Amino acid sequence: MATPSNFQMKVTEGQLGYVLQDVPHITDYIPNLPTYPNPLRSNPAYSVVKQYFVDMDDSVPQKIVVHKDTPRGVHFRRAGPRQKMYFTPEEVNACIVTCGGLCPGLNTVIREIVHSLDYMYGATKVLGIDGGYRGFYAKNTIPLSPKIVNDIHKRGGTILGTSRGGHDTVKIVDSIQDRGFNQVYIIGGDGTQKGAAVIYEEIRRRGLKVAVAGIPKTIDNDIPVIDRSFGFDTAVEEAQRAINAAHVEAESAENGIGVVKLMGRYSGFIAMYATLAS
Ligand SMILES: Nc1ncnc2c1ncn2[C@@H]1O[C@H](COP(=O)(O)OP(=O)(O)OP(=O)(O)O)[C@@H](O)[C@H]1O
Ligand SMILES: O=P(O)(O)OC[C@H]1O[C@](O)(CO)[C@@H](O)[C@@H]1O
Repeated sequence: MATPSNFQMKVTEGQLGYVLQDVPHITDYIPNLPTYPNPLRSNPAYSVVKQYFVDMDDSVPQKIVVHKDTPRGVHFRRAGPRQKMYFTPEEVNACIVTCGGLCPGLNTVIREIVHSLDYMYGATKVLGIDGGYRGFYAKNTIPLSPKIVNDIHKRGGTILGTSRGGHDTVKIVDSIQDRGFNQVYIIGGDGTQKGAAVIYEEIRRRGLKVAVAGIPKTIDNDIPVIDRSFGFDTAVEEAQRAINAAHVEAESAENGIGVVKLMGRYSGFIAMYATLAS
């Protein structure tokens, strides 16, 4: 479970101190890959929306406030739908895995991936990996279709199951190769994303046409460059209920004090938002 020795950050430098800390991409090792127009371009529901597609060169600054004379600083590649695609809908054979601790919204993310692939892109082959990374080689897969996932956002947890440990890169990529998966959606925290990075490196080493997409999961909302991480709002709502209950107890006793311990070991967003709101 280590970062691969040949792992190198993909950094591009531009004018005026512009630095792009980029994500690895399939075209880094398969150049001249054929592209296809995104089917959403001819879908009236999307094509009428101005600037629906994200430009290839769009990036998001790490720090919004800069001074006139300071370098433009670190940027990250902007996520979102592109005009060009690297897979035809018929070719897509996708899988989804959830790893690490639970977070509200995991089932919603699974549902959105399945619905988007099918309803928006016409890609119907999607399987779930049972029980986190080790499920790739130790368990069966779970069929996923729009009908199967239709109501899962109303349930807690993850319908795919999750786990810690069990990351064996070679076995995982063997399973991806054997099953013919070419899109791998990996939902999880920082450990999971480190795991996704080594999976990508092994896929790259084997020269496979497989896209790896990491979807960050953190209930703590501690990713500064995104507006809000999924599950955070639910955590704040639940935390308010605990604070309100503790408040009632504390008020009713002489010199009563209520103590509520909330999640967020290194970041106090849940504590701050819940306290302000209660
Ligand atoms: N450096 C690493 N290389 C490869 N795999 C890793 C690495 N770190 C963690 N993993 C794998 O990622 C999975 C999830 O990791 P972990 O238990 O650390 O949770 P997490 O993704 O950080 O989520 P949470 O924030 O809920 O703890 C585990 O299966 C673990 O084996
Ligand atoms: O169960 P443990 O080890 O205390 O971990 C809880 C920690 O995990 C998180 O829930 C998620 O990162 C933190 O907010 C929290 O402090």
